Amino acid sequence: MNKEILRKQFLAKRSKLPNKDAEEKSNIITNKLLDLQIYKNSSFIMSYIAFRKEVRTKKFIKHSISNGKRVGVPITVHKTKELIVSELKDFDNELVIGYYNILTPKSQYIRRVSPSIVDLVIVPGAVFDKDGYRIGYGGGYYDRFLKKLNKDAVTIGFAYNFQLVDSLPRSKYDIPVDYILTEKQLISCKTRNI
Ligand SMILES: Nc1nc2c(c(=O)[nH]1)N(C=O)[C@@H](CNc1ccc(C(=O)N[C@@H](CCC(=O)O)C(=O)O)cc1)CN2
Ligand SMILES: Nc1ncnc2c1ncn2[C@@H]1O[C@H](COP(=O)(O)OP(=O)(O)OP(=O)(O)O)[C@@H](O)[C@H]1O
Repeated sequence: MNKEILRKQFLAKRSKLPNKDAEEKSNIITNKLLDLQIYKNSSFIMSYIAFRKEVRTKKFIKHSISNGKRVGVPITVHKTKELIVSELKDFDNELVIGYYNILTPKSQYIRRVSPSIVDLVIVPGAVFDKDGYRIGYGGGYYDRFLKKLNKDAVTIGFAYNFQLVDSLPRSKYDIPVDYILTEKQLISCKTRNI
């Protein structure tokens, strides 16, 4: 099946998830993340800000900032399809609705940092396979971004368990995530690739 059909199919499936389930599953995923050694060891985390029915990230972002971690959020550069990392210090006061209806930093709160300081990235997606390959919204934003990371940065895809499949079509730009975290399991993708 091609990427476009899979993207549509999984976004449609996810859009049917009741808010209550999205919240419950997101809470489980958040708690699992906070328990991971990788999370505990991280000092600068880049996370998407959830919209629509994506796995929610607001709680863990706020928790992380309150507990002394640095957090960056993506700013989309529409023209080049690139992501800029902007450090967020106050979730409730520094964001405004931006492109695609996703919360983004207000201009006076844009604090650009280099992708090289990021040590953990939380990656969104419509569907993931067990080797960590993903299909997102189709902009190629994350594929362009992930290659700029420091080589020991860790990437974790956030998904509901129903967004997992055995294998997805791959193209030359695709960069798999290291782990996938769902409400049911933590998948280590690298060990599967050996
Ligand atoms: N929460 C969140 N933030 C994110 C992403 C994401 O997937 N989730 N992105 C991940 O890359 C980037 C934004 N990419 C996006 C690209 C397209 C659409 C979107 O709504 N597309 C329309 C179709 C638009 C068109 O074809 O012109 C749609 O799906 O209805 C949303 C986000 C950066 N920030
Ligand atoms: N590093 C790159 N350099 C140039 N083009 C790229 C790169 N990464 C992806 N692309 C192109 O961007 C387009 C969208 O890619 P793809 O379908 O993989 O997006 P996606 O992973 O679903 O989206 P996103 O990363 O925004 O969630 C494709 O045409 C792809 O060839």
